[in-house]
Amino acid sequence: MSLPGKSHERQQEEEGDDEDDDIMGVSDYGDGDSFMDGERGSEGDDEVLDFTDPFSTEVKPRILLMGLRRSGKSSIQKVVFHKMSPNETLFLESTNKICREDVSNSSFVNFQIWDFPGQIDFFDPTFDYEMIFRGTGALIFVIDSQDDYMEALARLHLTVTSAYKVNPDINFEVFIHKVDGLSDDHKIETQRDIHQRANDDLVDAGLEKIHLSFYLTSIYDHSIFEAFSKVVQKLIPQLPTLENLLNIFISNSGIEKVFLFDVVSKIYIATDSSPVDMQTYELCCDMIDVVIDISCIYGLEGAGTPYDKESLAIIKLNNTTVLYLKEVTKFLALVCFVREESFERKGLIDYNFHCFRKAIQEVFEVRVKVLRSRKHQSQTKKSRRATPNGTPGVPL
Ligand SMILES: Nc1nc2c(ncn2[C@@H]2O[C@H](COP(=O)(O)OP(=O)(O)OP(=O)(O)O)[C@@H](O)[C@H]2O)c(=O)[nH]1
Repeated sequence: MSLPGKSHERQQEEEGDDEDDDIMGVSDYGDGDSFMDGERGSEGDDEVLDFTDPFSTEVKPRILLMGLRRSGKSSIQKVVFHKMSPNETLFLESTNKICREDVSNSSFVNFQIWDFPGQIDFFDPTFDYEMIFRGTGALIFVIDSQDDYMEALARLHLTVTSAYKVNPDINFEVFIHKVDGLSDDHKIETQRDIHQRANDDLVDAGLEKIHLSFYLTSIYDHSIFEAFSKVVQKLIPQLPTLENLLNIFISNSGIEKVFLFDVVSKIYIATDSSPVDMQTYELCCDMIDVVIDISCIYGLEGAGTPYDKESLAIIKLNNTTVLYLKEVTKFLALVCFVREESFERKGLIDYNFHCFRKAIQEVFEVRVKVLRSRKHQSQTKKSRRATPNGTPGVPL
């Protein structure tokens, strides 16, 4: 396995010139040696997509996490975003007031956790729920499946209907949580029952157009990461384009399966269109853990970060499969499943990866440009507005 330190390959890449690159197919590739190890290069540092740019908050999905007391909200947040081990969540203290926490500094995923104890009143004038729901993309409501869920269902109904009135575009996601304590039959029965009751309540209120999505989750396996991945994916407007790019990338490189990961959370924000197998996903998560852990222990120099643009790793499994991880942006990594014989053409994969990386930056840049021009337009409009004495304002 290559450690995620400064690689010779990367230096070669930076020297390359690559203005008119297109993804190459196996048939285009010739004898397989001429472009070994990405000699065709990659873009310079200044072109690397910077998600810390103020405009880029617009490409990040914003999510609220709500639910009754002790349903598992803080645990979900700690396990998914702070690498806390599930057993440690047993010692988390309960939150007594509304508690808001932003998870946005080190990840592609930008969301707020709202810990709502059961007694909070949506009709309380001091509680500005309109402000909360207006800028929200998804609302995750966590229900403890090991507890009596009737009160949770009533709270879900109130939350969803209040949110929908303010912002009908919110995606409503229900996590039927702590299912590790249920048998397989019981899981399905609980999901069916919750689904039925929640939708009946909406029909009774004449709000059948509200769509609720349900997920069975637990912090003791990867189901919480998978569910979060699906929630986040729905909020990424560029998803069809990303999927398309990944499809082109794998079909031209002889790759079996590929995931685009948010490294900090291990949420996959896109994959190719072949079905996702849970074990494959788990292996990718484990690989990211290994890379970050090894990098933290042995790879850090000075004030460096465990994941940077030189990060890459190759792990050969004993079943003729190779796992290949490469950095895409500050927050995102690509993890590929490649057969050993296809990995012999690593140069092709690297070259196509470079094209993919460039395309992905262009996809996000388009949105940033649109947002910039909108902001510029609204500023110009404001400055052109008539002044109090009736004369038109002079644009600055
Ligand atoms: N078995 C099981 N227990 C879980 C799971 N997720 C959380 N828990 C446990 O549920 C308890 C409550 O979790 P918290 O994360 O504190 O719940 P919360 O919703 O943040 O609670 P408040 O802060 O009171 O609103 C803890 O003891 C967790 O260990 C899960 O997936 N399975």
